[in-house]
Amino acid sequence: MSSFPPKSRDLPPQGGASGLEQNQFLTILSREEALARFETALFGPGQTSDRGSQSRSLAEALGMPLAGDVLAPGDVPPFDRSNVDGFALRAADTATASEDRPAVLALNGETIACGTAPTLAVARGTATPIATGGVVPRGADAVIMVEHSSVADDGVIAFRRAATAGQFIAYAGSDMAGGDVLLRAGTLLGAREIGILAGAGIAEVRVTAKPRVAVLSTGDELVQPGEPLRPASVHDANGAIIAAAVTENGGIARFLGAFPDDEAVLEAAMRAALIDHDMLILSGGTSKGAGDVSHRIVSRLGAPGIIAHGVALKPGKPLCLAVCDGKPVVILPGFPTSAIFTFHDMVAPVLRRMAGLPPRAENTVEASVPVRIPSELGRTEFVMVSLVEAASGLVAYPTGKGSGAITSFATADGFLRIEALADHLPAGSRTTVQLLTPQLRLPDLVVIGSHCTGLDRVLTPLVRAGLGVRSLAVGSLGGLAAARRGECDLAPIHLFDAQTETYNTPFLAPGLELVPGWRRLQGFVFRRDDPRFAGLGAAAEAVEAALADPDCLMVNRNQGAGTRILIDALLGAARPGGYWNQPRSHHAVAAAVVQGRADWGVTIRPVAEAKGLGFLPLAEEHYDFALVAARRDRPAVIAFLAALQDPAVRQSLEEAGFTPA
Ligand SMILES: Nc1nc2c(c(=O)[nH]1)N[C@H]1C(S)=C(S)[C@@H](COP(=O)(O)OP(=O)(O)OC[C@H]3O[C@@H](n4cnc5c(N)ncnc54)[C@H](O)[C@@H]3O)O[C@H]1N2
Ligand code: MOO
Repeated sequence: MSSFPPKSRDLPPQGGASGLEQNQFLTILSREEALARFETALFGPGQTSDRGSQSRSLAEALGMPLAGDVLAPGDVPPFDRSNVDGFALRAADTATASEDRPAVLALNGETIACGTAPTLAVARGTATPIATGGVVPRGADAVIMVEHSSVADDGVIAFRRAATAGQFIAYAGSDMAGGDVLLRAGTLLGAREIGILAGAGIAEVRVTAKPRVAVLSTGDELVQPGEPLRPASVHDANGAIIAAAVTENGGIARFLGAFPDDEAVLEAAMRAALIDHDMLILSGGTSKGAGDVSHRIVSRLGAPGIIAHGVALKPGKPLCLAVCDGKPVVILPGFPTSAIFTFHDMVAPVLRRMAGLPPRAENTVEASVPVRIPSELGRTEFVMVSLVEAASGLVAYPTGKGSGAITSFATADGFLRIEALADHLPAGSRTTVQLLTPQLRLPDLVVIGSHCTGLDRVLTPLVRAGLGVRSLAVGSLGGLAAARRGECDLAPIHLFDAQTETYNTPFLAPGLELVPGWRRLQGFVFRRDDPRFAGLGAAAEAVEAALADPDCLMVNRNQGAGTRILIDALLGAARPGGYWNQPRSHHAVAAAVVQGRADWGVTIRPVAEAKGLGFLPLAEEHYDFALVAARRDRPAVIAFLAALQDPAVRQSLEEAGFTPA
């Protein structure tokens, strides 16, 4: 929900207040304080939010958590049971038996099959035929397998080896003893647990009912996945991710859709949802600004109302936690990574408790940070990281796209924590990383540096062949630094040295070798229907035409980018409008031109073609790999180098508009 600028209906009614009035968070609580208050309001003395349990048949209980401990109602097996087909006897009667001098016992006049109770005791000097699973009769203390016996005569049987007392007997209660705790409260019932219950003779168990959780998104700009984007709209990521995370944490999620910034409509939807759900989770529109309506609605939904609005947490500052007549109501921040992170950190513990599940297991690893990580003073900051292995141990790379990005959380291995009183974490610090995945799989191949869509054409076949591949986009210089520290196998780079007028080689440090990658044609891009550039045959002419029109806006590139060096050479001393708009990627340049926020820029041909832009060639950029020589013999590196030479890969690169070196 775009809370700023506010809409006219959100303006205060009178008093000369401006529409830009801010709705400051009244008190910013620490993360720990906010969570403690939320849990007390839900589960503290006098609260009834610990919801009841229900009885379910075993089949219906699959996937549900047990509401209480389950005790074994009786012994399993319920009697001493033979584990083999053979003869029940007294071990002492066979003590001296051998091949030469077998022990000869009298056969008792019954055979114990499964399901028939014995009627005769085994007296000294006798044996009773018994089936696997049969009840060991009174008097017997061992069973000998039928293979080790022979019928000596009518009514007698010979044994050629001695039995030890207890052999082949499963004693009553040896599997489960009556009164034992079989399964503890909170255990999630899977096939194995259901087997234990069935074996113990239990047909129904009490499980905790899954909390029903209504999920809704707010914002005029939201379009559901599968629907085409309108101008200025974005796809609703939070709705799907929060609903899935609710399911993963024991709830039944119902996604109600994305609601526009209309207070009356939203309030009606929230009130309706609270009638038949146990919990309500919204995302968006909780930040500062008079246009944020959700928390105003929440404050009217029931007692005690808002528990925390504003938490000293990053991401997640605008989080709003409320309890309305016993039900938790949460407004997550709109930024997707903030939304999912605060869900896991502050909401999942409460949901799991309502669902009767134990707290999630926390797995941590120690790692060092390769770069200085700045942090906001006064907020506990959680930084999403990807882990790679160097000679010195694990290294945690910030995924670095910020709370507004969806992939920051989704592709991270875990996160590290920077305390509220620190304003940065120094490069080289050792720190604890909390894992987001139960099992950490370290990659076989690590590629850190500049990103290129062509890279996927090389890496995808390696992934299909079963290799774990990690590629981190940190730019050419960041990649070279990682390669020097031995944190990656290869660093993709495209750095132009103006002095030698060559690409990449002048930037290699000792221990690094250049592996040629491919060439990317850079060019002047423009909208095909722009008359200023119609019919022009060369980039230089197009730049001249652009500079001749004071209304013609450019989009530049960031300082340090190879493309920027080209642009500066084209412009000379000119500083046309748009010069200070300096995005960091080829895609951002193309998007600005396509959407008319700029009229021209410089980007690579594959991106220009994918976006349908006009393209006038300028220069070939070299996209190569700095290989860490010490890692050249690793199987995954050998596979990567082979893939670069693979005709199928080269053809695929060419199809995508690249020229393999
Ligand atoms: N002046 C200030 N501005 C902001 C502050 C602040 O303190 N002062 N806080 C920032 C922080 S921190 C966060 S986090 C965001 C969150 O703001 P809101 O919760 O009000 O979220 P919106 O404004 O509605 O949206 C923010 C952003 O996220 C996109 N969004 C929203 N919902 C979804 C969704 N379901 N799927 C995908 N993307 C979504 C939305 O389009 C916006 O781009 O505020 C900062 N601003
Ligand atoms: O607190 Mo916000 O959630 O940093 O992005």
